[in-house]
Amino acid sequence: MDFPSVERAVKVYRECASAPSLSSASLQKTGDSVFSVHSTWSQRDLERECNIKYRQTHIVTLDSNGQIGDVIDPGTNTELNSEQLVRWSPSGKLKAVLRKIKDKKGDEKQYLEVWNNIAKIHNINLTALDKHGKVYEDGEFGCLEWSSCESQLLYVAEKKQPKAVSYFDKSKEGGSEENPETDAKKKDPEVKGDQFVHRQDWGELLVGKHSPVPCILNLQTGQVTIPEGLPNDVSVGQAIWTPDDSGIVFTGWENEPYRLGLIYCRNRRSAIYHLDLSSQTCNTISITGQSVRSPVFSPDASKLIYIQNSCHGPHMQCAQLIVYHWESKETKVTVDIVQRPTEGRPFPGLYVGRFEQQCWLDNETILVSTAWRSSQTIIAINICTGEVTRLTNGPDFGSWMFCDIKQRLILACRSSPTRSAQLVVGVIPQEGDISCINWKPLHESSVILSDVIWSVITLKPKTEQGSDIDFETIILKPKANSGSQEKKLPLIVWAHGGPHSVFSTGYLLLPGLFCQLGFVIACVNYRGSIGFGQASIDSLPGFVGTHDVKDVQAAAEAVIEQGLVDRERVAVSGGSHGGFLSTHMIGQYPDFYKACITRNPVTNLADKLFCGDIPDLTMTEAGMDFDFKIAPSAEMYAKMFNCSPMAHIDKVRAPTLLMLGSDDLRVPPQQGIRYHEMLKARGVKTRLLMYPDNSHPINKVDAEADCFMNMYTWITEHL
Ligand SMILES: CSCC[C@H](NC=O)C(=O)N[C@@H](Cc1ccccc1)C(=O)O
Repeated sequence: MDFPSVERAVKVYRECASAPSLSSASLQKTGDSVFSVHSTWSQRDLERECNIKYRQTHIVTLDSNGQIGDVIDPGTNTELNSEQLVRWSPSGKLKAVLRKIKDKKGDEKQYLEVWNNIAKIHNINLTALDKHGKVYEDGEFGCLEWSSCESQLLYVAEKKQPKAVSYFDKSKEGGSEENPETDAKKKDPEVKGDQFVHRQDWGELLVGKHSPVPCILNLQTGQVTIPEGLPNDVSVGQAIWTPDDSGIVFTGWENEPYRLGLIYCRNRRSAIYHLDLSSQTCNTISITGQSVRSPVFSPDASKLIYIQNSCHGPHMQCAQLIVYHWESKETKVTVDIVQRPTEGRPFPGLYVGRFEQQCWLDNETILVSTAWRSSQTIIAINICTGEVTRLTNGPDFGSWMFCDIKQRLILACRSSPTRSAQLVVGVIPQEGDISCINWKPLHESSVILSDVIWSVITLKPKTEQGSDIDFETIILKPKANSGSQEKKLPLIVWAHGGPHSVFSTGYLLLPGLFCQLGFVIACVNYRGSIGFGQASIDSLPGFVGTHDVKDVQAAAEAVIEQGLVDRERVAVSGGSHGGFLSTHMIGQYPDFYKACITRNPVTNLADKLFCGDIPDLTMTEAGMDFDFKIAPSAEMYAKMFNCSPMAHIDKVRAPTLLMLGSDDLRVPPQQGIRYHEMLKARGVKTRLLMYPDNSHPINKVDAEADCFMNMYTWITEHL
């Protein structure tokens, strides 16, 4: 087949990859019926080979009926690459900024700034204060919270460790027992012999993050204090003030017996804590033996909500919404786990990482984004009754993300497989059906794939365990050919990673790109994906390599049966567990798939048990209960090997491209390297790309672009 040229592929990549992705968006009330929308975006810059960050501001007015009036785009884009965290104060009059700057010597310094509407009024060099290590800005632990009196800022940073010195450091000699007064002059304690103690961190994408502690900056004094009374062996994150500023509430993850990788793993043993700053007493609010996260107070400070799910089993699960009554300490599960949604009760349960801090419509209703089958959806939850109302379900935009709410003005971001992110505002009706929202865009999507059409099909597995659980596939087709019979198109079958994650009907860069270049794309949400009920998730562990493989194959055959695809030109793609699946497909269906492209694939679970930062996922997905002592038997190794792609290596014929991140701690590169070598030793065409300074996602701008071009040339060469 004559595929579009490499030059065309480069052009299409430049266009589609230029779509900015939303990092954050907030509403500030700036007048009686005037609101400003501040949004920060991340955009690939292929020339500078980096992701640039910039801020946009829009003005939204409400008319006399409280409906959206004008939307004004003053066209103010400001690049802001040094900002790490930004938080507006409760009054909206002040803005706190955590900034990372390199000094003249090239050393990184972190500053906490406070701006009013005229200028910077506080500027604290946190690094120079030397009270703690790096401030955390990540999505797991990070936080930056104003006290209600707007005189203090709360954040988390690496705990300061005693300086480790050598027993043979001459500059330390003489100041010991003979001259104790010399020691007394030392400001910080020093420890001899600890220079090379292994300090385990929280793994992939959290390297060097070992022991975060809460830190309080007093803006009047410019001093930072680390509160006393913290629980031992707990990593602190997501800290917030109690409504009267008398204490802090935070999520604490257990460090012992050892840490397991935290990112993408919402099953780490943790608790919600309340530390009273004056008495320095710390109490746990949540029940023990769970995985909890994202504490948020109600506007009237009467209730605290947080998310809870089991700390055993799958890494992503259907969660519970817990309400804790602050005065009575009564705890209630207000939204429970959903095993099997039904036509009558379609709500599939809660699949949420963190609440937005401003998620309250009123003291009884919160707004949340959650996976709802193959769509990301905004729902309203009545936390007294547990009633769930779906606020977004339009046919044009597949996926929505809740951003902020002020009074009844809601700010959201929506996209689809053919439209990049678009900020919208709407007013939630005071009476009647709150889902009747008249959404108004603040701007147009920057990328619209007008020659692509998308749809979602539902599939039912063949008769087997878990066969009462359906699954979905998102299909992208070139518009020019849709429905036409004369020209059969090549197909790429895509499997997501996790395995407990999901393809959402939001902007999908790579599928959209390949569809623009003439491919039909099938993004398979196989059984075990989140958003379909807990029973679907639980149906996969112990059946990886069979159920997920059969679902991917069923999806591929269903698309072929639609008549648009040339069944002799089918490729398979996927990363991580999606790579596990794509290498399984070419092993189990060696004549069906004519090419394979995979990123950081899991190829041998047995090998993986003792490498990588989450050995528990390996055991869980192989159908075994994880134990920190991990005492594998020969039978366990056999079971893990037999459900792995490596068990099918002798059957593989498909030319296979592997793309590996040299710094990947989640799926170590050896998994891909060994598979590549096994193919070479069997004369199967294969190519391995190793991207230095890239981790599990391989998302550095230059590496990502190079991956795409190599994927394109590999597939077009072999289909
Ligand atoms: C033993 S590693 C298993 C694969 C890995 N699972 C968790 O990290 C994986 O598939 N990673 C996904 C990322 C992801 C995982 C879960 C939820 C969302 C995303 C990948 O890299 O695609």
